[in-house]
Amino acid sequence: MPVVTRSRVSAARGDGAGALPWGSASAAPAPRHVASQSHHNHHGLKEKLRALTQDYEQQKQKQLLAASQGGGAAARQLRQSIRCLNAAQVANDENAEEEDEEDGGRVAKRRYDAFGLVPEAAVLRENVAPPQARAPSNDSHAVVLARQAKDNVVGRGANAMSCPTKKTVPALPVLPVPTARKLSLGGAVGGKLKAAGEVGAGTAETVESRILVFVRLRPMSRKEKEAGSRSCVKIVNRKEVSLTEFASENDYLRLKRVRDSQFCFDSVFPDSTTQAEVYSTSTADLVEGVLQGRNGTVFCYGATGAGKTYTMLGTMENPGVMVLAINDLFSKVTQRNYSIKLSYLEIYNETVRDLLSPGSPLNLREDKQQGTVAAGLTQRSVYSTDEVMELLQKGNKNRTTEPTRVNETSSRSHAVLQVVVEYRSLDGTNLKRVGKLSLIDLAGSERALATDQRTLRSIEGANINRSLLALSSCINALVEGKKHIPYRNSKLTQLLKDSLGGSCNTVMIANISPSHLSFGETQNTLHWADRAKEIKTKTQTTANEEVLDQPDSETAVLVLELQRENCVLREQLAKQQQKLLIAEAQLLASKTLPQQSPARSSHVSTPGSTQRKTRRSIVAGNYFNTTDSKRPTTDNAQVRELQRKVKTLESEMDKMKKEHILQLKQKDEFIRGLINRKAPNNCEEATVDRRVVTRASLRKAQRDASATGELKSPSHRFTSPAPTAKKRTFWDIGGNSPSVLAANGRKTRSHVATETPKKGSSKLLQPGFARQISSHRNI
Ligand SMILES: Nc1ncnc2c1ncn2[C@@H]1O[C@H](COP(=O)(O)OP(=O)(O)OP(=O)(O)O)[C@@H](O)[C@H]1O
Repeated sequence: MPVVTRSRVSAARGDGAGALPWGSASAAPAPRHVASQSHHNHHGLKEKLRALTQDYEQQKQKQLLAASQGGGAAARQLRQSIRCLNAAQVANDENAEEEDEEDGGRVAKRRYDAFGLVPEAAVLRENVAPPQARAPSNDSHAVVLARQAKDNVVGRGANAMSCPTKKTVPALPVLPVPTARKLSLGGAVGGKLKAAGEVGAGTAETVESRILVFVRLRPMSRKEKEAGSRSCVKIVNRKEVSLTEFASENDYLRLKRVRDSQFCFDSVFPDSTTQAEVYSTSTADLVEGVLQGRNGTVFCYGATGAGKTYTMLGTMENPGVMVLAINDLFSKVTQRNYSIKLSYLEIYNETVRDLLSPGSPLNLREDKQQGTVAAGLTQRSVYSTDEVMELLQKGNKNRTTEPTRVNETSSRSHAVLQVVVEYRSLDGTNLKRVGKLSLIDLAGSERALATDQRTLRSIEGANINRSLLALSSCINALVEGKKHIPYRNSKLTQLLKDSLGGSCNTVMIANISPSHLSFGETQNTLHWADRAKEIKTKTQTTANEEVLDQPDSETAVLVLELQRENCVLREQLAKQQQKLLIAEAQLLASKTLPQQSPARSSHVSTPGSTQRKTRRSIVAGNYFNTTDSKRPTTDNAQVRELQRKVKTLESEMDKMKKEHILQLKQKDEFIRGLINRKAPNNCEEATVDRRVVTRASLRKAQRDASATGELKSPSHRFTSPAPTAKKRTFWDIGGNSPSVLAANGRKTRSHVATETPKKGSSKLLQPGFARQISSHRNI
């Protein structure tokens, strides 16, 4: 009973036998070793021993078959002899390898496995592949299948997995590719998945499926090109990645041992792939599912500088998955009975922090309905893409990033953006459906030497690696079907618990660099991505739905309508705010320009005296007044005009704010009145009441805050308070970023210093931005 192992698979492929259907062993009798011997023209003691071994193997199989039917004693004896034989073979293999190295290219190197019945004997060894490997027998039993599953057996549905296969002979036959899971989008999905060859052992609500794994190759960076990098990654068929290890020029022993490894994934994106393509292939289905009340997670995994943040966030010109997903979500939510809430957190040095309202670290706790949640995390209701962009920008300013030697703008924390979409039916059925989309940008896995040895960096690096190690332990435990999964080993795995082992449609995007200088990191990333493919998750076939006890759709609709109205009012306020800012900027410009004009300098006898005068004026606190007195009357009139404009706008805004508050108050009272008309134990009313109380208390808090001078009113959300510390803008990913200490003592990315918002970043506040993105996406 031969055990088909990786080495046999690769050997078989090398001989052009790759067309053998993996997993279904051939019934043809195994060719005798003589054929193999003539193929590999070896002579001497080593070959004789090998020939004897293979003869013995065949005898052993026959006897074993009889022994497994007849009794245990003979089998035990046989196993003992096999072990002895294997030990002898290992010694022989070592000699053979040495000999091979001596022979250099004369002997085609092949891998073969020490085959045996006991699992520990099924280890990979370097040598000639035994003929049986090319024609696996039909006697494959459970042990054989388990081994096969770990080898490069693809194309067999969800169970099919691939491990890197060491290839020594070029021109591998094209591997069959795994059937990508179609994400569940409706009630009939269970059937769909089964039809697609997925394992369908789930309950009525979930179907066992697996994580979808995509790989994205980034273009070679300028730095890598300058360092003389060669590309070690090749993409075949958009499904396979071939990784080539180049021997180092100084490594004379391994000079001729350049090897390829092959991996197979659901899809592999070459470096020319656009953000929109990545989004539509990997995440668009998840968004659809979320709208139908299912949970979805997308996470980017890879070495530092491999392109995770680029994939997740992107740039202003090329928005990433997070932005495109949200844009898509809003374009699909056309009905008024949807509400969308958003939260954004980071895990930095094993502490969970709220990126929308930075403060003290948050604790994670288990919630029966929602899974793992961060207690006290801010959840913002959002009504448009622009609003989300604003929050994302705000969150990213608070995210911890640092330049390392590998990446100028390295994310030093894992960032999790969660979007909760709630649907309420309006047809009287009182159905509530909730879908959650988690978009995760993991910090980069890294070697200590690859980044920095400075204390803070190394602590960060250790924590990043620790959490990623915990993630890999969980992946291992899940793949091996262990009962205990060590989620609690890190905050990251605690948060990912539902995505990895719960009812969730999960997508992993593994980012890799093409450079041969990052070979180790790329190999590591591909290894874990390959492993993650084997994780079985429970795909939801039914939505997170609940029918509320007593229908109260009238009130629910009213609340939603009011929320929408508030949104419109907020947008109007934002526009006014922008007008005000522009007017202020014009005012400033008109006051400073005349000073620089040559005509003005002619008034002044020497440049030094001008400086002195100006300085005196600033100290006196009447800079504008002093210069005004010396300006021509036309300038004064212009300034007065602008000042008047600003005042008018300000008073207009105040009026609008007051009206807005008054309207809200009236609406609240109206809703309260509606609620009071109902019975107090009405479940639905309780929900609404809770909402109203929350909003009212929020406004109260805002009023209190504005009384104490804090910016809390809705209108203030659109003001751009001058940053007090240097922080990084959301979009400014590519530049150099000297870091500064933020208020909480952490370093944050700092591309824009204390300057006012740039034109680029303020675009996010413009209502047309959503359209821009969608048009971009359409391209
Ligand atoms: N697909 C791509 N196309 C063009 N440029 C890319 C691509 N992927 C990454 N880059 C560039 O490579 C650099 C590093 O990318 P990024 O910051 O996304 O890496 P990262 O994996 O998030 O690193 P870290 O883990 O250190 O945060 C950036 O300058 C980014 O613009």
